[in-house]
Amino acid sequence: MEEIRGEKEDRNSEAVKGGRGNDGGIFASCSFADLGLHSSLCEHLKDKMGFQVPTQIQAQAIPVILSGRDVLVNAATGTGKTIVYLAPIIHLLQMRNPRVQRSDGTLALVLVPTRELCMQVYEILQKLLRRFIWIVPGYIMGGENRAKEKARLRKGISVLIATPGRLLDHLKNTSSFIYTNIQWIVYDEADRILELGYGKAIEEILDFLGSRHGSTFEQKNKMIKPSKISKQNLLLSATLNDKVNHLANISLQSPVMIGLDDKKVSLITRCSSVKQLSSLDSHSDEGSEQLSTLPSQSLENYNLPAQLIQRYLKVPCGSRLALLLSILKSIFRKAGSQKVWY
Ligand SMILES: Nc1ncnc2c1ncn2[C@@H]1O[C@H](COP(=O)(O)OP(=O)(O)OP(=O)(O)O)[C@@H](O)[C@H]1O
Repeated sequence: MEEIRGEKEDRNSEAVKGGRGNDGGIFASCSFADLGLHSSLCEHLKDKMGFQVPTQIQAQAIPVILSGRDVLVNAATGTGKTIVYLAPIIHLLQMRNPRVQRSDGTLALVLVPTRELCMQVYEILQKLLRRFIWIVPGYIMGGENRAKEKARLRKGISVLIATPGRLLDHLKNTSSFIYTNIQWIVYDEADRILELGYGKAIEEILDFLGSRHGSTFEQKNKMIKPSKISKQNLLLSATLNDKVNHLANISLQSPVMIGLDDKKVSLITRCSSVKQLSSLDSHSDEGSEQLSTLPSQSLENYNLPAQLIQRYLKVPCGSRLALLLSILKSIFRKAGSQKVWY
């Protein structure tokens, strides 16, 4: 695990230091304080963690998250996504009056795909919380001792990092786990969470937490009383695909999209404007009949050209290339002078 973490840390530092970014630079020309973060947190980021200025993605996302909106962040790995969500959550938690107490249970939940990322996020969280010692960090993840995790959950963990399977286990079996006060749900590396086959677990977690939009779970499961606290949901993903889009649709409400170029906005628009037949669980493709909509500020002014005709076909993975070639061939045969642009 150490080795993997070390590798990742090197790769990340290189990306941040290397100054990669859409406009040629990864750092923003403002300070953390300009983003609205508490002065003590800004000092800590600068003096103790060595972060002089925010990265571009941090500068774009942090003010939006502080405003309380749901957010979908699309950014490559190593662009500083962990601070994107941890800094505003800590800012908002430390402002609470009366102060956060362990007896409040979990207030912020961060879902991650792997043990390695779980530990990596936990370490950053621990560092960030050094000045706010009344906010308790913690983690639960597959492969760890359940009894010890239960004891930690009983005492109260304010900001909890979790892998989906183990979280679901505790939601079902740990009665002393107070999750009804959760106010933030973060999906870090959502694409990897879904790639690793946690789609079904995530849907169950959303139902447990009463966070799935349009859920009928409450009626079906009268025993579970989800909290009425309104939640802020933050989804971060390096790649966008139908499954990530489906998760965004069932978990985010009127999200602000950050880090999406026009091409990706159009992908989201396209995915959202067709009847969404895929569910998060790859085995249940025939599942949801819910019409997907992903309203967003950035999409409001986006119109598809009137002459554009969109059709889609469900094709087994292995036949995709052959089918694409045969469609292209038939288009060229019908209209010899026409060109197809991608
Ligand atoms: N504002 C900043 N200034 C300097 N370094 C930063 C800043 N923000 C984050 N970093 C560093 O950049 C590296 C990448 O950050 P982080 O792990 O949050 O990125 P990420 O986008 O979440 O990457 P991944 O998706 O691989 O987890 C880390 O080593 C982190 O300490």
